[in-house]
Amino acid sequence: MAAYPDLFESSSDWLSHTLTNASADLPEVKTTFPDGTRISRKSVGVLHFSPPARRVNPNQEALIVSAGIHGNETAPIEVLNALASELLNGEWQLACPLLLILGNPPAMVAGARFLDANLNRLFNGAHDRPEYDGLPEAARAQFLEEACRQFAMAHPQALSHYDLHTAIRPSHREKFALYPFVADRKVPEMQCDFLLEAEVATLLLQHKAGTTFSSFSSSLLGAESYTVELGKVRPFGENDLHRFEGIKKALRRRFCGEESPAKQPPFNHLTVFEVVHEILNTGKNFQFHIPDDVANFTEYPPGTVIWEDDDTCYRVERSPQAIVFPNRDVPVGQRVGLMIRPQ
Ligand SMILES: O=C(O)CCC(=O)N[C@@H](CCC(=O)O)C(=O)O
Ligand SMILES: [Zn+2]
Repeated sequence: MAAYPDLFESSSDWLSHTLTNASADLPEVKTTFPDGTRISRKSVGVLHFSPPARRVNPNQEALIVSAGIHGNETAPIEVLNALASELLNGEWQLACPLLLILGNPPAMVAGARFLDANLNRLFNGAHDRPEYDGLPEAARAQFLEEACRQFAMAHPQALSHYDLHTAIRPSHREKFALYPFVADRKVPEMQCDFLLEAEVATLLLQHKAGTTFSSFSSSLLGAESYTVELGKVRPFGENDLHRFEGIKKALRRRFCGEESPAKQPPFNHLTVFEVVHEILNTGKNFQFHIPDDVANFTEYPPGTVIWEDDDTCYRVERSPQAIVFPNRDVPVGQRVGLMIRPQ
């Protein structure tokens, strides 16, 4: 039986409640911890925690942490569930307002990246496009945007959003983060330190705004947002959770409002890349010349043809570029990969 039966009914924890009720339209449920922290289950997979006003919030911040935007990226889901259980079991006290999100419960049940449409292409209003009309994932994107908007309005502290993922391909750099594009923005030192604390030693700077969850929260809510890639996609039960201790410890420290620890080698230096080109499936006899099994951060020398179609031939120019997220299996108009180079 869960510690908070009002929140999770007969399920043992947040994750099992989310999987059991994945497609249910449950009403909001609210309860209060003995220490005065208010908790609301806004919908299946969405928990809003508000510590009492008297609680000191030393980092003066509010946090949104999401996982399971892609249903088969299970390790970050297990990490968030474990942190939620610790908090609900009273193992530590929450210092800051916190919104925890498991993004796509029906896809989590199916063990799939998504069911009808890739949820992480439906934010920043993209859910309103006619081609997504009536799809549950479009409704979920709209709901999550609204939940984040309300959270940001209720808690005007500095807002950070970490959207946790794992990658389809192996990677020469196992853990890396993406910083959504917002004009004239520079990554704050404190965020670099947090990424290193989480054992994420590589950062990619996006070159234009997109329709991802982190792009929405940074562009429209003014959050410091990051998509964080923590390893490789594996089914529930097959993750080596030791490899995710870094992010778990770093998030727990932020939730508790503690100071950032001193940097420890090898996580004392962030390597930064910039995105120079987003490869899109143009549909016009589009051909992608990268093999299916290539690892993220594989480098290509100048002159390599990466893709071509009826109108364009994209060739690496001047200095080497590396590929991230190669995936030819996407609908026309969607991303097939990113080309990056060191900053
Ligand atoms: O490994 C892959 O090809 C995809 C892993 C993943 O889901 N990545 C995110 C990145 C989002 C971003 O660009 O910020 C995605 O593709 O949605
Ligand atoms: Zn993902």
